Amino acid sequence: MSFALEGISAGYGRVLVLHDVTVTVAPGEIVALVGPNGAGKSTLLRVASGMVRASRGSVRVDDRNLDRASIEQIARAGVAHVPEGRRLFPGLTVRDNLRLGGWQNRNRDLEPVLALFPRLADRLRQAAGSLSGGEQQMCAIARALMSQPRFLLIDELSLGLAPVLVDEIMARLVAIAATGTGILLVEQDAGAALELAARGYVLENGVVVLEGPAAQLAGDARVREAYLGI
Ligand SMILES: Nc1ncnc2c1ncn2[C@@H]1O[C@H](COP(=O)(O)OP(=O)(O)OP(=O)(O)O)[C@@H](O)[C@H]1O
Repeated sequence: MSFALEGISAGYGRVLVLHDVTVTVAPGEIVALVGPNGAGKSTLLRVASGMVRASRGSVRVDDRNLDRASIEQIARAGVAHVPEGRRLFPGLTVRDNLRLGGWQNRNRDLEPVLALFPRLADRLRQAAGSLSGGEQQMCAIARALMSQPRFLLIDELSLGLAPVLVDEIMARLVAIAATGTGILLVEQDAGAALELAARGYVLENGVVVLEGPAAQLAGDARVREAYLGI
């Protein structure tokens, strides 16, 4: 039982960005996807959630093939995407943003996500656009969790956030994974991502150039030089 992107080639128009990329996530596993700007990390997450259609390869949850599935069908199969930039509805309250996350599965119970992110509990009536960057990221993750996903895709969690908040949110990811939800984490901060994850992939120019246990990747001379600044 897992979430699998297998042999994915995809791009925009005639420009191919991903070339035969295979990435898997098991239930409860945190997997890091690192690599330079423009490598295709966000594109892979868009393929995973159905926003971009692969020209080759398959997207599967367990043994269910989702190649031709719509964004809604993929969401219903248990995959939730926290996109880069968070994409909250800034004019709506935190409560309404969270409720929208639970709209498809009719989940109105905010308690589990508020227990995970207590800061949001004090801000339910505040417009999401008025939250701090870190709180917005918490709200975006909480909104995705309202769909009770089995697999969570998170793009650039740490972008623009103070390190202390990144630590706080990353600690919550461990708690989320402990409930059985698999997490695919795209992250500029390769060091933090590889510290958190069990496994990782390095994507360069749309190709997986390295993969393996996160500790092994973090110790790899090439990764240390290119991504960890060591
Ligand atoms: N909507 C789009 N239309 C056309 N080309 C795009 C689009 N989005 C991304 N690209 C191109 O696809 C390539 C991969 O971009 P992508 O955002 O997936 O990379 P990334 O690894 O996530 O990098 P970053 O961290 O900078 O977002 C880049 O060359 C980018 O210019």
